[in-house]
Amino acid sequence: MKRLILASASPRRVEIMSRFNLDFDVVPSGISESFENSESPMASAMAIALEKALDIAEREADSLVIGADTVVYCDGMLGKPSDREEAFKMLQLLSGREHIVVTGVAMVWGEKGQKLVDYDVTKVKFKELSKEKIDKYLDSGEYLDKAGSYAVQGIGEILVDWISGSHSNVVGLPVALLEKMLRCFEVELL
Ligand SMILES: Cc1cn([C@H]2C[C@H](O)[C@@H](COP(=O)(O)OP(=O)(O)OP(=O)(O)O)O2)c(=O)[nH]c1=O
Repeated sequence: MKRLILASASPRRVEIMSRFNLDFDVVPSGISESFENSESPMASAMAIALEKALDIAEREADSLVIGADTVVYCDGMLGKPSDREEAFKMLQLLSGREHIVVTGVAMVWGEKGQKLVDYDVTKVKFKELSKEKIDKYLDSGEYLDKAGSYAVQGIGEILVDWISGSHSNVVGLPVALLEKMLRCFEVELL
């Protein structure tokens, strides 16, 4: 089997990949997110995922490189908050409403010149959140480094009314899509 590289610094993505019997290395890319307002969240997540994978594939031509990017979309794209104030505003915006979480996944195998890019979408509905509740959640510090300022896999689940679709997609790496895409390179997850 060819060498697999996960081009991500996200411990959530590493944990999801590690559930399966795969040998892979972690080589985080230096690419940071930048949103073009004209783009759809799907186009943006795929474009950034591809940038991350290409960044590493340039240096690791004989490997299959996987990049991913997660965005939360509610009236506009929500990335990671730069501070607590921005996180508060994001959670206030999400309160009582439905939004989507999109993860773009890119696979690049430089040696063969092959590229594959796709995305998954999960709907998430938030409960009505009081300012006090939002403040208490922010006290946990969990919002840092999370698109949309919450973590569904953590205490953040308490903010959520329901989710429809893949849970791992919200956490940062959709397992069903990962399996489908890896199959195109003759790599089986199980
Ligand atoms: C909505 C949500 C996001 N997130 C995380 C997933 C992603 O790690 C992060 C979004 O940031 P990303 O820019 O997608 O990824 P990253 O910077 O963490 O890692 P890298 O670019 O090196 O691959 O938000 C959760 O962990 N739980 C959630 O419920």
